[in-house]
Amino acid sequence: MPYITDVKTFAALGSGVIGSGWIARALAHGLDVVAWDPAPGAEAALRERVANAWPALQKQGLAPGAAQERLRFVSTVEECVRDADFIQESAPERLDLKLDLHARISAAARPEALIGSSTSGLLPSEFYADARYPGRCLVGHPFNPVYLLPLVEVVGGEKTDPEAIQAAIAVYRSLGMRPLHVRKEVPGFIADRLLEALWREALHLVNDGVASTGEIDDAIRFGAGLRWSFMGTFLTYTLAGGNAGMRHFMAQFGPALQLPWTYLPAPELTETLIDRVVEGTTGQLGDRGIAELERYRDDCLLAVLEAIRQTKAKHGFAFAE
Ligand SMILES: NC(=O)C1=CN([C@@H]2O[C@H](COP(=O)(O)OP(=O)(O)OC[C@H]3O[C@@H](n4cnc5c(N)ncnc54)[C@H](O)[C@@H]3O)[C@@H](O)[C@H]2O)C=CC1
Ligand SMILES: C[N+](C)(C)CC(=O)CC(=O)[O-]
Repeated sequence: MPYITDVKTFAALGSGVIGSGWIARALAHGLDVVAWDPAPGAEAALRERVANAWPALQKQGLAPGAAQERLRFVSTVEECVRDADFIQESAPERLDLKLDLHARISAAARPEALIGSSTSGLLPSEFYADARYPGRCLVGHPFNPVYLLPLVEVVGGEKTDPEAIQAAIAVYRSLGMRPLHVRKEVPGFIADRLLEALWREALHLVNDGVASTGEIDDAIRFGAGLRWSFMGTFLTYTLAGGNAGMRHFMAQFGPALQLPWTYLPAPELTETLIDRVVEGTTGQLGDRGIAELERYRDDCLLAVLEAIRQTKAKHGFAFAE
């Protein structure tokens, strides 16, 4: 099946945090975007979110013809996907909802249009079970903010055509992203397995009264967080082994994996723990609103991305390496 990779019209279903991020990215790349979301007031909220993202996208550089006005909001799933070249679903993370929605999307869409889901970790074999032409159905799991962060995990289900995976990788690349093909369909894929492990330990630290939410965030952003933006854990730890590299690192720190530094089961989300996390993060927000902090985050990300791009180039690396 020749899947469409020369995308001119991008359809987005669900326009919350992630859907609006996809829409902003697609608009910035000069595409026409058709969006649908069933919530009352969704169109106004979406246009506000896109406008808040636009200054960062302008700084990064817009494609010729890119404009917020090329977004059209429609009132049915069918109208949204009928003429689309590529479809991205970003509806709530519920298996039953995604199952129904994909039956409708795939019945109305052109058979050669690829369908991606933003799910953070549900299995495509399950929620595409009732899809028509399931060979073109896959996961494209992005990271928030979708319009700036390059990573997208691409995951196929049992019925996904390998050609569709390659076609989706080409489309995501054309949107300026760095696709990572997750070759085995597992819950949580790769990145969220890692993020959830960190998040679980952070919640234990709050629950046990070891640290506040702000202190835990400081422990990340002034340390490992800085090096993670250009070097992952495996290469970082290879350097931590000195000239003897990873073998020495394993010999020295491997035994620590048996020490009780980690709590594998997730803590119970009691009201007390939820309150402690919400109060902690409310204190961290201070007087600043979410939209203001999103602009601050976007400026920081742009600065980091540009610094990494320039430094990699100086050392002979391409940005995507
Ligand atoms: N928030 C995050 O950090 C990330 C979320 N994701 C994934 O993206 C998807 C969407 O998550 P968010 O944008 O965070 O949620 P959200 O709650 O911000 O947005 C979900 C949107 O879907 C709409 N919606 C409700 N019923 C719907 C339906 N039947 N069909 C289409 N849309 C419907 C809601 O009105 C809402 O606007 C989920 O699958 C989630 O796992 C992926 C990466 C990161
Ligand atoms: C919390 N989350 C599981 C929805 C996070 C993601 O899926 C990726 C991200 O942006 O952190």
